[in-house]
Amino acid sequence: MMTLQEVFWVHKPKYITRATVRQLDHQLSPNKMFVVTLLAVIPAIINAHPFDELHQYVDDHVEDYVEALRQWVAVESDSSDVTKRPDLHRMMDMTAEKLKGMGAEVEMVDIGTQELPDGTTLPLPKVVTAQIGNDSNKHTVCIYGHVDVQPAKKEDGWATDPYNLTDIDGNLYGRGASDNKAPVLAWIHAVEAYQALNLDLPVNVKFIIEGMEETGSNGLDSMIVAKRDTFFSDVDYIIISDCGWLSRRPALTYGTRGNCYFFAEVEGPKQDLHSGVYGGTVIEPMTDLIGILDSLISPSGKILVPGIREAVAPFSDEEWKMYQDIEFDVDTYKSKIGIDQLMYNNKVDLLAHRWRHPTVSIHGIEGAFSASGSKTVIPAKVIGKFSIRQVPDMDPAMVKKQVTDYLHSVFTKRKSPNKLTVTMIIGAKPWLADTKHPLYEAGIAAVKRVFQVEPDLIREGGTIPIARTFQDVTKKNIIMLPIGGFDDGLHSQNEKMSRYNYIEGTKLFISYLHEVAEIK
Ligand SMILES: NCC(=O)N[C@@H](Cc1c[nH]cn1)C(=O)O
Ligand SMILES: [Zn+2]
Ligand SMILES: [Zn+2]
Repeated sequence: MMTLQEVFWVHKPKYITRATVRQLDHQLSPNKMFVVTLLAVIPAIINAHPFDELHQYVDDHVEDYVEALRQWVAVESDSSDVTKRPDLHRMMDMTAEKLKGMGAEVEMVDIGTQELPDGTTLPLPKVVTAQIGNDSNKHTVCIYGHVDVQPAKKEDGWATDPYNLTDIDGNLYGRGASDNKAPVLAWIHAVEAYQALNLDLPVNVKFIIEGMEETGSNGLDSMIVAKRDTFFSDVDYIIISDCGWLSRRPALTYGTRGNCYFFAEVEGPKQDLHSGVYGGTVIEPMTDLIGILDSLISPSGKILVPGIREAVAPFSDEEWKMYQDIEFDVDTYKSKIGIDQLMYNNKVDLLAHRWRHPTVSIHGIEGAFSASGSKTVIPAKVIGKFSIRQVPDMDPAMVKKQVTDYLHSVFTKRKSPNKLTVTMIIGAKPWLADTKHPLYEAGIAAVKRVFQVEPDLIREGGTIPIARTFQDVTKKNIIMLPIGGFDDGLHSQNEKMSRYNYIEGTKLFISYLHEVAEIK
């Protein structure tokens, strides 16, 4: 008859924790009914949930995790505002310290400088890389995330101070809470839980955390190319948790759109003019700009730039069927964003236009009068900012040419004396994964264990600029494993992360590390 310790090793130790066996062994060995009891407990041990201890550890540390998020959200790490660059550097330092605190081998990688529109340069935030574990018998995963945020001001319409994490009804409100500070922390806490319980990490874990994602991941592409044969040489899989679920059902994400972001500058008189004194005599830059912006897209959403729609990969029957099976309620979607009428009324069309068709969005006009009140100015120079989300098989280089040529041709027809300059400042490609890859099977298993449901397989309308670079340069397989809620309000007022998603998401990551270790 085997001892219980021997049973432990024979029956796949990965399914049961060492501590559980030690405890049972201690309790049972003096018992004369040892054999009978042993036979009775074997099925229970083998079927025991392997992560109870880890999950309990997470549940016991919820307030610590919320406090960690509070400290990170308090840093205004807005990568688009150069005046906030010291905060962004501080955020990267805090990230590095947190990883060092758990014994990781941390490096802060200098990725150079950023050139500003006025020709001056500014240091980019360093990229934090870290490594925990170096066992050649284990798989190595690399977790990517970002700790920069979109701009936010209370006066934009936030109900609370965006940089003071505020807990209301189980939701943690703050800029960057969901995008992407809580998910990065959740990964760190998942690894910490294994360490705290003295459990062997199932895989080696690397981190790559950047501070410029929200402005297009400046400088990161070249760092990845430079580190392809060093940092990435032993990486097997890349995991990204910078997206959200589509509904209350957990999801795995297998595609993102890319983004081409344009500045269209129209320059006229040498200074702003009084519209009463000069109006009617000068051809106004703003009128020109509005005219060319209006030529980009029809009221029903048809992109008017020649060649763009023709490049889009056809929507297959298989995709149509997949979309049909996804949990998504059109009315909930409408009510969440506060509108009665959408461009499309049915689920499949809506999802398709959200994920796998390009779209034009007009974001703002620099130099335009935008304050409250009624200034009667003719702005001398205005810069229209718009972007076109990219899908397979669009190519940013081609889109740049198509848009630039088209806007110039529209502008020429206006016979304006003003000067138009079109610049593409971001050209991020879309990313698409193979959902048949074992990384996705592992994701399904981990979701089932933590949430007791099958995840939806979804795409993301937003962009993670570096995803495609990871794929093209490192040739590694990537999975996106979101924990953000469908209603987190990314980039918007009142962004939040629910306690539920943050905490259960941490458990999901714990399970996922285990599932990845099982990939043959
Ligand atoms: N959470 C991902 C995200 O919000 N990404 C940004 C990145 C971007 C794209 N173009 C400029 N920034 C997004 O807007 O999708
Ligand atoms: Zn993000
Ligand atoms: Zn974002």
